[in-house]
Amino acid sequence: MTTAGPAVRFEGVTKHYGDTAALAGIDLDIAPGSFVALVGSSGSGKSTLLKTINRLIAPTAGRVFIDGGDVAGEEPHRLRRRIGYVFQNIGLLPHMTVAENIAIGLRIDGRAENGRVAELLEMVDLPADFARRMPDALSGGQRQRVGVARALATEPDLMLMDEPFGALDPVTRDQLGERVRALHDQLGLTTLLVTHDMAEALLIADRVLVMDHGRIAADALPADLIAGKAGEEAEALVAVPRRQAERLRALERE
Ligand SMILES: Nc1ncnc2c1ncn2[C@@H]1O[C@H](COP(=O)(O)OP(=O)(O)OP(=O)(O)O)[C@@H](O)[C@H]1O
Repeated sequence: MTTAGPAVRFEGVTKHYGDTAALAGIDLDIAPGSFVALVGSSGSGKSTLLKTINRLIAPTAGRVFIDGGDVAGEEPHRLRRRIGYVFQNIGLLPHMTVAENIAIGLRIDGRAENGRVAELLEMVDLPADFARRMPDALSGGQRQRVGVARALATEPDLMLMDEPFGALDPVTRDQLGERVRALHDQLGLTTLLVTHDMAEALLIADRVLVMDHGRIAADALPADLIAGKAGEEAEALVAVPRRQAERLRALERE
């Protein structure tokens, strides 16, 4: 299970809604096995870009490839089975137990559960007896953990995460972020994470893409971003966590 996840390639990917260019011609290569964070202001096109990969959105023009295969040539449901997808307020089915929610993809595939739910609960650091709980008896953080377990159930090698930690308190957010990064490494995934939190992006990802008006405005390693080497749009976002870190260090010295 240590092989790297797939490569993802965008070629001239454009998405128009009327006069709005949600994506204004994206050319981008994501390396196999990398963990890439997408940041940028609200409406810059992050979610739209993610959804062109699992075909929740069809580009107006351009193509998306996974390991060289054009996603447009794949049957959407089959495609989505090999791609994990986690989003904010994960939409667990309220009348099903945690176990049933996690196993839903396996059931659709006609695959036996075979202890997989217990294994997945352990992966996301939830106690085994949570399997019998109903979603409304979980905290927000626990629900997101179940969402991650559900996304991993069918053993995808590509994970798309759209603000998965958005509604969580900072401590839970940090713990879950670390867990997701550890699972990425352990399972050999390729992961794309949309986040509004630049500090999270810097700490969790191998590479950070800054989106602005449907374009990639910066594409940099976290160390280069924090060193101010990634241009103006990136600098505006990275200035906040940098200043906070400096103020915290100053407090420590007081
Ligand atoms: N179904 C739609 N119909 C019309 N416009 C849309 C639709 N979906 C997205 N847009 C527009 O496309 C642009 C990009 O939206 P997108 O959701 O990708 O941004 P985002 O960067 O993910 O934003 P946020 O951080 O707020 O989630 C925005 O201007 C948005 O209003």
